[in-house]
This record gives sequence, C-alpha cells and structure tokens, in this order.
Amino acid sequence: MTTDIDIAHAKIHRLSRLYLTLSRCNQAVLESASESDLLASACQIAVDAGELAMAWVATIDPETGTIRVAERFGRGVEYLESVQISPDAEDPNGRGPTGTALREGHPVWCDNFMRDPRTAQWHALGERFGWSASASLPLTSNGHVVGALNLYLTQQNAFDAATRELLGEIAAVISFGLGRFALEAARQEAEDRLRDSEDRYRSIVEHSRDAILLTAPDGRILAANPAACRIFGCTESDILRLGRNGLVDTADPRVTAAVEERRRTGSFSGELTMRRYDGERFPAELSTSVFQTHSGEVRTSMLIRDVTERKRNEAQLAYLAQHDALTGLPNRLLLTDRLNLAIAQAERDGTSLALMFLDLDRFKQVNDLMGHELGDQVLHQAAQRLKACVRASDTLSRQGGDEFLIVLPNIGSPETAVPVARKLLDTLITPFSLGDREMVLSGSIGIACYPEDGTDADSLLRNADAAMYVAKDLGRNRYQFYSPAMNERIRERLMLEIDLRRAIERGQLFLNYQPQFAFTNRLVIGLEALARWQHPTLGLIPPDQFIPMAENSGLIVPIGAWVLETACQQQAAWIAEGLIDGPMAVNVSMHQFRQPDFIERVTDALSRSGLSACHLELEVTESVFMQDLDRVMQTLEALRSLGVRLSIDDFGTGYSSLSHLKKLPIYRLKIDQSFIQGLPLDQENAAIAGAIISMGKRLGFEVLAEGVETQEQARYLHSLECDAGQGYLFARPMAARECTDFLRDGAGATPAPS
Ligand SMILES: Nc1nc2c(ncn2[C@@H]2O[C@@H]3COP(=O)(O)O[C@H]4[C@@H](O)[C@H](n5cnc6c(=O)[nH]c(N)nc65)O[C@@H]4COP(=O)(O)O[C@H]3[C@H]2O)c(=O)[nH]1
Repeated sequence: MTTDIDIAHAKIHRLSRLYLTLSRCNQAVLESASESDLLASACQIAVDAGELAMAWVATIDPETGTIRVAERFGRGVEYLESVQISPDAEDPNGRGPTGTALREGHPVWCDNFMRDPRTAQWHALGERFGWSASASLPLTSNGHVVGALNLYLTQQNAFDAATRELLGEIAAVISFGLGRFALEAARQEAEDRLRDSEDRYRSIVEHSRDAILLTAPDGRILAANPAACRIFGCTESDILRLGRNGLVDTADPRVTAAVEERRRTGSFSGELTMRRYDGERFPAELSTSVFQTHSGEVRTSMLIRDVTERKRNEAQLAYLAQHDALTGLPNRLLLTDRLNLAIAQAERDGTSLALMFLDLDRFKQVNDLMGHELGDQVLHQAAQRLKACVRASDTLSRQGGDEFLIVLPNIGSPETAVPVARKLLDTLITPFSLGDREMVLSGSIGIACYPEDGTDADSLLRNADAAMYVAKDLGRNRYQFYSPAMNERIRERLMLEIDLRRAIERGQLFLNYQPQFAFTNRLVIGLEALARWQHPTLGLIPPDQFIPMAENSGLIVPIGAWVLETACQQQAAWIAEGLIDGPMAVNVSMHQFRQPDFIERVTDALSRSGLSACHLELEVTESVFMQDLDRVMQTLEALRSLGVRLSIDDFGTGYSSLSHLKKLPIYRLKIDQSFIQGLPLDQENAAIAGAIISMGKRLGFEVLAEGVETQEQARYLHSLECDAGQGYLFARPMAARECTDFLRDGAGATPAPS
C-alpha cells in the first residue's frame, strides 16, 4: 500500500532527478557543439538523469513548415520512425500534445496518457511501452517556437506544480541553448555574407581592366587597384604618392570644366588627358563620383579607362575612310571636303583656286601589259613623285584608277597653276624603274579655276575633267585649261563614238592597201590592209583617230573582224587574178588578239574567202607579248600551224624582251617608221635601225622598214641588208580599185637606188 510518505519520497526523488536533469542540460548547453548535439544530449539526459521512459524533440522545418523528429532517446523510440504529426489543427495528427504545444506555444500536460482523449491515437503505443503520462514543452529560439520537447513517464499524475516548473525550466534552458546556436548561425551567416560580398567587390576591383582609385577631397589617393598600376606604369605606393594632380595632365584645358562639374553635380564623366608615371600622356575616359562613407567622410571614386588603343583604331579608321589604300593619298571624300573649304576661303578672301584633273596616259595598257601588281607599283611611285611637286597646303588625291586630283588653294591667278602643271608632267615623264624593267609614262592634266570655271565643287570637278579629256585628245602629256567650248568638243567625241558603232553596218568603213617591196629587186612582195572611215558629214577620218576610240570602246573586235574578212576576200581575188603572190598583212589589236575565239575567226575568214593561210600575215605589236606569255604562245603556235605568217609591227617602240623574242614563232619584224626618219644622217636612228636589222637577221627574222620616203633611206636600209620596205617612196596606201591598177601596171616600177 502506497503511503503518503512513499508519495512524498517519490516526489522528492522525481524533483531531485529533475534538478539533476536541469543541471546536466545547463552543462550540455555549454558543451554542445551544435543544435542537434544539444537536442540529442537533452533527450538522453531526460531519460538517464530524469528517469523518464522516453524523450524526443520535434522541430518545425523552416522551409516546409512540416514537423519532423529531430532527436529521440528511451524506450519506444521506434514508434517515432513512422509517427506523423501535423502543425495543422484541422488534422487529427495535429491535435495531439506535440501539435498543440507547437502551434499554441504552451506546454501540454497529459497526467493520464491512456485516458486522455488528446492522445487517443497513441493509446495502443502507450499500452505497449507503459506510458502513463506525457508532457510536450515548446522549445523556442529567440522568441519563436521552433520545436517541442516530448517526455513520457511511467507514473500517472506526476505533473504537480513544482515538476511543471522544473520541466519548464529545463525547456527554457534548452531554448536558451537553441537561441545561442541560432544567433551564432546568424552571426556566422552574416559574416559569410560580408566576406562573400567583400570578395565579390575585391574581385571586381582587382580584375577590372580599368583603373579604380579612391580619393580624398584634398586630392590624396587612398587606394588604387592593380589595373591602375598597369595603366600608370608604377606601384600602388607611387600612385598614392603622386596624388590626383600627379595623374591628370593639368595642361588639358578640359580639366577645369571637369573639376567644376564634379563640384557642382558630385560626379563627372568624360574624356581627359592623363599622365603615366614616366610622363607619357594618354587619352582616358573618366567617371568620378563623390560619396560619403559610413563614418561620414567624403570620398571620390574614379574609374579611369585608357582609350589609347581605341583612339588609335578610330584614327586609323578615319584615315582609311579618307585616304587611298594604295598610295596613302587623300581620297575623293577628303578631296571634296578640302575643295569645299578652299572654295569657301577663296570666296571670303576674294582669291582664286585651281583644280587639276590628272590622268595617266595609256595606263590601262600598262596594267594590261605588265599586270596589276606592277601597275600598282607604278601608281605608287607616280603618287610619290606628284606629291613632291606640290606644297603641303595643296591637296593631291587619288580618285581610284589612274586619276589624280590636285587642289591649289589661294592662287593669285590661273597662270600660277602653269608651273605646277609643268612640274607634274615633267616628273611623270622621267622613266620609272620596276625591278629590272624601265617604263615611260606621261600624264594629261585638265585645269579648272575658281571662280571663272565654276563656283562649286561639282562644276569645277566636271570642267577639270572635260579639260583633261581634251588634253588627251590633243596628244597627251600636256595640260589644258578649261574653256566652255570643251564641253561641245567632248559631246562631239561621244557622237563620233556613236557614229562609229554604226559605221560597219552603214558601209562607211573601207580598206586601203599599201604595197610592200623587196629592197633587192624592188618588186611587190605583199600588201598591208589599212582601215579608213568615210564619215557622212565629217569626211575621211584617219585610223589614228578612230582606232584608239574603237579600242577603248571594244568596237575594235567587230571592226577588226570586218577588216580581216574584207582583206582576205580582196587578197584572194587579186591572187586569183594573178596580180600578186605575196601575203596580205592585217593589223590585229591586242584586244582582238586576246579574244578567245580569235583563231576561229581567222580560220573562218580564210575558209570563206578561199585564201590560203600562207597568204595572210597578221601584224601584232610588241605589247601583245608582255603579259600572259604562255597563252600568247599558244595562240601564236596555233596560227603558225595554220600556216599564217606573223609579224611584229612598230618594232622598237615597245619593250620586248629579246629572250622572249627568239622563242616567238615570228617571221618578220617591222621597224617603226620613227626610226627610219632622217636616215642615214640621224645617227641615233641609224644606230637603232642598224641594231634591229642585224639582231633580227641573226634571230632568223625577215626585217621590213616602215615609212620609207626617200631614196637615201632605201639605199641605206638596203646596205644594212634590210629585206623589205614600205612607204610613200614606193607607194601610198590606195583604195582597192587603185591598187588593182597599180598591181596590173606592173608593181615594182619604183626607181632603183642609184
Ligand atoms: N609618214 C609616213 N607614213 C606612212 C608611210 N607609208 C605608210 N605610212 C603610214 O604608216 C602607217 C602604217 O601602219 P601601221 O604602222 O600598222 O599603223 C596603223 C595601225 O596601227 C592602225 N591601223 C590601221 N588600220 C588598222 C586596222 O584595220 N586594225 C588595227 N588594229 N589598226 C589599224 O592605224 C595606224 C595608222 O594607219 P595609217 O594612218 O593608215 O598609217 C599607215 C600608213 O599610211 C610613209 O612613207 N610615211
């Protein structure tokens, strides 16, 4: 029988175990390394020291709000594996002591576990484990309920006031411990966050490619990042020593405005010149802003970007946009700009200016003959020479191709341009050397002056161009001032070109034939076909005038085909009549020769006319051999295998390489008439003619002299063993009918040299 004394003893015993529990929990709070450590110890202490059946701690998952078993100790903990407790009051699993304590934040005492309706769901377990009473004590952390300490006892009605107080204190001690851990965790987290943020800022500052400086209002620099050291070329302490004024180029006039803006608005961003440690100045983009530190000090942050490279690229781009890549001269864009400026200045000052349009003569031919690479070299050299002829205040520009424009600003009168034009022409005429080759060039210049020939850039350009066109027309290598009549002349030229297009179909072209003679017996050995144009209103137009026009416009191909066809027909007819037995020479222009179907055209002309190939001679100029020799050789070989004869016309005026010459399937050289003039007295011509004849003969070629006008020339050439001659001395070029008579009358009736 249980007596009051027994009850009192039991109570004292329980209380003393609970005091022990409290004391151990205090100890655990001090010794635990973590929250779970503390909770695990608390459960174990409650069971061991408090002599309870079982203890466990429920905590609320802060993320999901669900309740989980954090720690447990004692008899029956296995049931906790599958226990389900909800924080929700509507859920039957949430209406038990733990759910209620957690939700309502006060202890829930069950003095008779097995009878208490709140524990109805767990009576079977109570039965099994011998639980007679239970307590659920909320655990808090810094004022918030974070869990519940659940204790199970084997005796009923154990929760008297003193016990409740003691258990409350135990929960309070554990709560204190939890609060400490939470605070510690929060502090740690704050520290981590601070460190992270510091790391982030440091890495931004340290890895920035721009200089970042922190300065004080008195201009002292307090900190500088590694980029600042790299940009200014010194150490951080050097930068600190230099201070703000040591880094900015105070001579930059923009500095005052920048300082003023920063003072007024608290920030500045713009461009300034800065100085490196070694004194070198460089362009920089600056962005500064003034701010206050936490302790109230005024500071300025400066972000400095070195824009040297960007400026250099920009300048390079601007330069390229305004200059010609090949020669480095200003291009049309820059020239137009300068021309407009010069016009404005001339207008203001009442002065004149001259605009020159310079075009290199026959440069297309140079390009075709020598290839674009050498052509570019010529242009480059020409540009350098022209540049040396003008003043720094003049603008020389290349417009592309072989065209140059020169602005002479502020000249007294148009005549002032004359010596400059002469100088430009003279410098071009000096031979150009290209490796082991030399070449002679010339230019034609058109000059238009402000205000006489135009008061705006467009009309000056147009008129200088027209004047240049006329300079070319008048024989090239000359300058020509603009006059209003020129436009008319150019119009006429264009009309003439249009007329030429129709000349073939309208039957306005015809051929003249000039016989060629052997020096030995003065007999006709062949004929040359020479084209003529009978214009309906302008009369007879010489080939020197329309052949270049045809070459420039591409008309030379149909014209050349017509000449070939007609000459073959005519020769076939004369041969059939027995009037001649030699070849008919036909001039072939380079353009025509390079046509892919040239061989076909020759074969067609021969077969249509019935002329045998050996009665056709094709005259090409040296220029044909100067480019793409392999292809030229193929064409020449194909012609030779047809049986057609080939000769080089105007020999001596080009730049044939002798080594090439000996390989060519050529049968005749025609010495240009300019070397025949003045023979035999003209010593220079005598030497050249002599050299060509002896070289030609030695290489196995026949040699024919063109433009033989006098007996002296004929005699001299004969004495040099020149094979044949052609010229007014023997016969002029004649129309077909006249030539027929000539041949019938017994060609070769020219007086023999005495
Ligand atoms: N001063 C002088 N000149 C003489 C004498 N004997 C002949 N001539 C001229 O010299 C030129 C010889 O022709 P070329 O050198 O082939 O020079 C030709 C040739 O290069 C070109 N040409 C003429 N017809 C044709 C053609 O059908 N096709 C091509 N591609 N060019 C042609 O036009 C050039 C000039 O032809 P033309 O005016 O007919 O001029 C001809 C002829 O009339 C003389 O004793 N003294």
